[in-house]
Amino acid sequence: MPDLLKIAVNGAAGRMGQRITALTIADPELELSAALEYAASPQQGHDAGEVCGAGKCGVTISSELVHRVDAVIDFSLPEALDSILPACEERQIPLVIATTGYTDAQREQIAAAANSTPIVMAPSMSMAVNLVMKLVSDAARVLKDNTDGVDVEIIERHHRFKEDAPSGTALHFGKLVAEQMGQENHIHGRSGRPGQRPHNEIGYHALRTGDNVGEHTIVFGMMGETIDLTVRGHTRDSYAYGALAAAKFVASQKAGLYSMNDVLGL
Ligand SMILES: NC(=O)C1=CN([C@@H]2O[C@H](COP(=O)(O)OP(=O)(O)OC[C@H]3O[C@@H](n4cnc5c(N)ncnc54)[C@H](O)[C@@H]3O)[C@@H](O)[C@H]2O)C=CC1
Ligand SMILES: O=C(O)C1=N[C@H](C(=O)O)C[C@H](O)C1
Repeated sequence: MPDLLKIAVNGAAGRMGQRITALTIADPELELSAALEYAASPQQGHDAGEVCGAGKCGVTISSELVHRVDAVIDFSLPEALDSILPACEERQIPLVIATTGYTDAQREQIAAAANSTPIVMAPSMSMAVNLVMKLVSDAARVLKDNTDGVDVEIIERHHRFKEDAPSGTALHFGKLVAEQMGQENHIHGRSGRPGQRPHNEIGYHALRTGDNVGEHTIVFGMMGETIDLTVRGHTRDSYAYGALAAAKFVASQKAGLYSMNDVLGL
């Protein structure tokens, strides 16, 4: 029987961390080796399986990565980067980064760490979202020379607990569109009297309601017709299964920065 891949979950008591923990315990190819939370978390010392509702698993929540693992999966907060990235970089532990909301400086820090250890980083681990990213990129390429112009707006909906806005996924959709169409202005909502809409603009609109696990609509508005490309998550498992696939992928890669396109072969 092949060895089980040893997984550490960073942010283990969070909404995503709990699903990653539960699905790791349930996966016959994986072994939960560590469940990490910030040092002052009230969940410290609790059994990670009990915290996520999977039943006692014998791994207690702790704040330091002590044992060697085959991959770390991080769903935490941008502020938590320094508690996990240096350890993975120094010990060459493969890392899956799913957290969003990083600063440019933090992104550079991650890219530098990828010179020493393999890292998969993606604002969405969902297969459906990553496929729609391809479709959006294709649509933008085809529409870029439309004679009367194309107005691109990105609408996203997430749960009321989400702390960053717009979502990392919405920002990535905007980047993909701008790479094809060249928009330089990226604006967030509109109010007052901004005047007529310039073509050289992408508008982002972030809704925060209830327990929505994530929806994105990319609008290509033209004279006479509109294309809306929408992708909706139904449960957090759409992200969690993608993150487990990313962990299995990254565990056998050389140092470098990888995306979900590499994981999913898109
Ligand atoms: N790439 C993707 O597919 C997805 C990304 N996300 C992103 O993942 C992140 C987490 O989302 P949620 O689980 O909803 O948030 P959450 O707030 O429920 O969970 C975050 C967890 O990180 C913990 N944490 C804070 N500081 C820490 C530290 N220093 N070390 C270890 N753990 C620490 C918190 O205590 C909390 O339990 C967000 O940035 C979100 O945007 C969420 C869903 C999908
Ligand atoms: O916070 C969330 O929930 C999500 N965050 C990610 C993002 O910011 O894009 C991915 C997903 O949309 C859910």
